[in-house]
Amino acid sequence: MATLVSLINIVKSFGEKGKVLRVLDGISLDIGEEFIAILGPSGCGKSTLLRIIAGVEKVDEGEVKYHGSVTYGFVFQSPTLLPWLTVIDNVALPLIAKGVDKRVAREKALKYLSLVGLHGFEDFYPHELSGGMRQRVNIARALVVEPTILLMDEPFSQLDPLTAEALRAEILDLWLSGVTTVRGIVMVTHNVEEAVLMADKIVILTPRPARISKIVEVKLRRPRDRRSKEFQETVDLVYEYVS
Ligand SMILES: Nc1ncnc2c1ncn2[C@@H]1O[C@H](COP(=O)(O)OP(=O)(O)OP(=O)(O)O)[C@@H](O)[C@H]1O
Repeated sequence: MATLVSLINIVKSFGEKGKVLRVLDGISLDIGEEFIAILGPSGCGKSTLLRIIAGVEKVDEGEVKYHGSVTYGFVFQSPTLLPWLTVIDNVALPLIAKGVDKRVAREKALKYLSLVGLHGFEDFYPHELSGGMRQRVNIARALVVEPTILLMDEPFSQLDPLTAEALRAEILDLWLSGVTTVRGIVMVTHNVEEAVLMADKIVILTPRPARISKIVEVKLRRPRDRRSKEFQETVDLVYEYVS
């Protein structure tokens, strides 16, 4: 499996009220063509780690090494759509910001809106959509830049359980079917079951300053059955490491 990005001994601190807050304390991780879930206690530095992978946050020590050209799409916890733009214009925005011709940008936006099941909703405004539909728009907007790696920060935590479960399955289908450009996914989550359902590799972090305490490889065949004995055993194993 090709490695896309290597994190090498990453150290990161923030200054807070005159004190130095050490957040990441020597994180080394290879990100390949796989689904990685990052699991860790509140405030340990998970979102900071995602921003470092994306190159939008600088490291104090260590190195983020990109193997070839790697681009990112970002999906946040709650949709960050512009309320005065229609769905299609929200999705096209990252392309237009990069200078892509408006017509081409809107065509691409339409393609990705269809892929996330929102064909026909392109002229709606965000407030006319349900929470789940808004998160689909967010996903389309992350995909429209045709990223190599999709970074997701608790993307399902604000959704009702049924919508969340449907979107989890759809994200996996989109990725596994190869209809998008995404080769690897890194998802921050608090949810052990979600990590076992989706990931190939679960990276468990310690409380701040975060170090990697354990990496669990999940070898269960997809689609995974939450009710199976193997699934429950893996969930139990991960709970043992996080508690
Ligand atoms: N730009 C910043 N300036 C100062 N402190 C920051 C900054 N970004 C993050 N922090 C601090 O770094 C720590 C880690 O934050 P981060 O958001 O990465 O944690 P997290 O594990 O994602 O948290 P949660 O699980 O609650 O979402 C927190 O104490 C936070 O207050």
